[in-house]
Amino acid sequence: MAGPGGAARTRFAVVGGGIAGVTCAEQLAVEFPSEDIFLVTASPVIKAVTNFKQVSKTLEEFDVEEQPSSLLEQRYPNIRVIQSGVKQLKSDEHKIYTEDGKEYIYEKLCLCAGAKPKLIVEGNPYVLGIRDTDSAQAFQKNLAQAERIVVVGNGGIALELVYEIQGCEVIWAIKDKAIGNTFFDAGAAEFLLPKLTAESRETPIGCKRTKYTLEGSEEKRRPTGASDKLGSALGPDWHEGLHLKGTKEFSHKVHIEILCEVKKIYLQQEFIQLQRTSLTFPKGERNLEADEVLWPVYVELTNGKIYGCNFIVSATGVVPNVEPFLDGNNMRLWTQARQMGWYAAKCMAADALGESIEMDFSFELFAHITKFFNYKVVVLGKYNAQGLGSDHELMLRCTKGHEYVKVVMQNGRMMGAVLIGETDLEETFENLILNQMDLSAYGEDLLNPDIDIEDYFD
Ligand SMILES: Cc1cc2nc3c(=O)[nH]c(=O)nc-3n(C[C@H](O)[C@H](O)[C@H](O)COP(=O)(O)OP(=O)(O)OC[C@H]3O[C@@H](n4cnc5c(N)ncnc54)[C@H](O)[C@@H]3O)c2cc1C
Ligand SMILES: NC(=O)C1=CN([C@@H]2O[C@H](COP(=O)(O)OP(=O)(O)OC[C@H]3O[C@@H](n4cnc5c(N)ncnc54)[C@H](OP(=O)(O)O)[C@@H]3O)[C@@H](O)[C@H]2O)C=CC1
Repeated sequence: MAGPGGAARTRFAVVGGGIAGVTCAEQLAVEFPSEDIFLVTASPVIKAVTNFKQVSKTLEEFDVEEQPSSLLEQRYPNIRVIQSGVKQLKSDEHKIYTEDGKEYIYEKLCLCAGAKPKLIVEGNPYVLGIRDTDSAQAFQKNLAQAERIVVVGNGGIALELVYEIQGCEVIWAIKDKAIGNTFFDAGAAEFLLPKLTAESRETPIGCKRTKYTLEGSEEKRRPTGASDKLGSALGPDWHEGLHLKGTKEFSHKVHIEILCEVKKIYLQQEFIQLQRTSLTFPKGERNLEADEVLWPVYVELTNGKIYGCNFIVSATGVVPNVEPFLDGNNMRLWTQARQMGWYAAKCMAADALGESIEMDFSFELFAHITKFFNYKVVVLGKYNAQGLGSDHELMLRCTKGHEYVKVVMQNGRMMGAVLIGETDLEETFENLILNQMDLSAYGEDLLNPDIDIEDYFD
């Protein structure tokens, strides 16, 4: 429907064609079949959740497919996808302005614009981030020519990359003492490390999600370099369709530099110049190869070491895509994106109908299921004792190469857990965290492998 000045008018508008935005639009379309829902997105394809499976009360698994927006409109005839970036929001006038010069008036708006990589330096062509299909393709292309890369960051992307990359030396610079600080403690890191340092990798455990389909989007990708379009975030199994291989014959070679950050990045000419002109440069310990081979770029770490490499991957987190419209929070994970999109739609619907809404169950407990180094990984609740201070205990069970189980206890109650491997404990532990049962009487037996814990608490 047209509004004043030719602006199209809708009761519900959603910005963003990622998991959050699409889930929100779908839910609104179901709740209000006679309303037109506007989904405004900068990306030419949308992300659709398929094969949704509730693993336990809070853990969910699903496939994600990139699809042309026409498929979404076919499934939900009252969704209208507008492919254009939002350049301005005037919330007091309930208006959004898009890059193609159009404007839309809404009654209720949900912003699900996702995030972009928070790079260690902006505008350096040798520093790459990975977020969407274009940036992953650009990374693959550069890797195909590379002998050595430096990966900075210690979270999800870095963990996946250092494990997957073949035929290219990887210098992994982390500011922590142990790997994977965003998901694991030092114990879990220790458990995982042998998998990383092994020369070869075993066959991946069954891929639980379909690979990305990029119907219709192939021709839109630029041959080199990442596009500046705001694409949707990749997600689980994103690298399965990519050939992550460098120029070398060896399988895997990862060197970890701990407790350091990037101090400075030098382009080749800068590096040569500094070596010639400065008596004091570079200080500290250096790796020998920096002297013998010329690299396109050099990374000086805060521990004094300098590594030459073909390029740097900055896997250092994300910042919300809120420019140009506002500040706000960022969705960090795929499941959270789906839950938040769904819940936002529920809130918009309840408000529009003058009804009240209760907090959704999924927000009671943080729950994430994923895969690192070919192990199933489940994290629940305060899995790293977040916010518990020193007043907590850890209980551990570990069988090298098989499983790692850690639970966080406080006052006899289970607060969180990390489960690596096929432990089969997620549902029981999720219940114990949710119901806050006093487990003091069970003591160490809680993790005794000879006791079938499920029978205890069913
Ligand atoms: C490499 C990688 C691996 C990952 N692996 C996992 C994993 O294993 N498990 C997991 O749970 N999560 C994973 N994640 C995180 C997960 O993919 C994201 O948290 C989730 O997809 C975010 O969804 P979203 O809808 O909030 O945002 P996005 O998918 O980023 O979508 C944002 C949408 O907004 C649009 N947009 C942006 N700005 C504008 C604008 N101005 N106007 C209009 N539209 C705009 C974009 O085009 C896009 O369609 C991974 C992320 C990456 C990058
Ligand atoms: N399997 C999964 O579940 C996966 C999930 N993802 C998600 O995708 C998103 C992007 O992934 P990613 O980029 O890895 O982000 P993450 O937030 O997972 O990790 C960022 C890492 O970079 C570190 N860091 C931040 N700034 C610097 C800096 N200046 N120098 C050195 N290190 C720094 C952080 O340390 P600190 O925490 O101390 O700030 C952290 O270790 C995240 O939301 C992530 O959860 C991605 C891949 C796989």
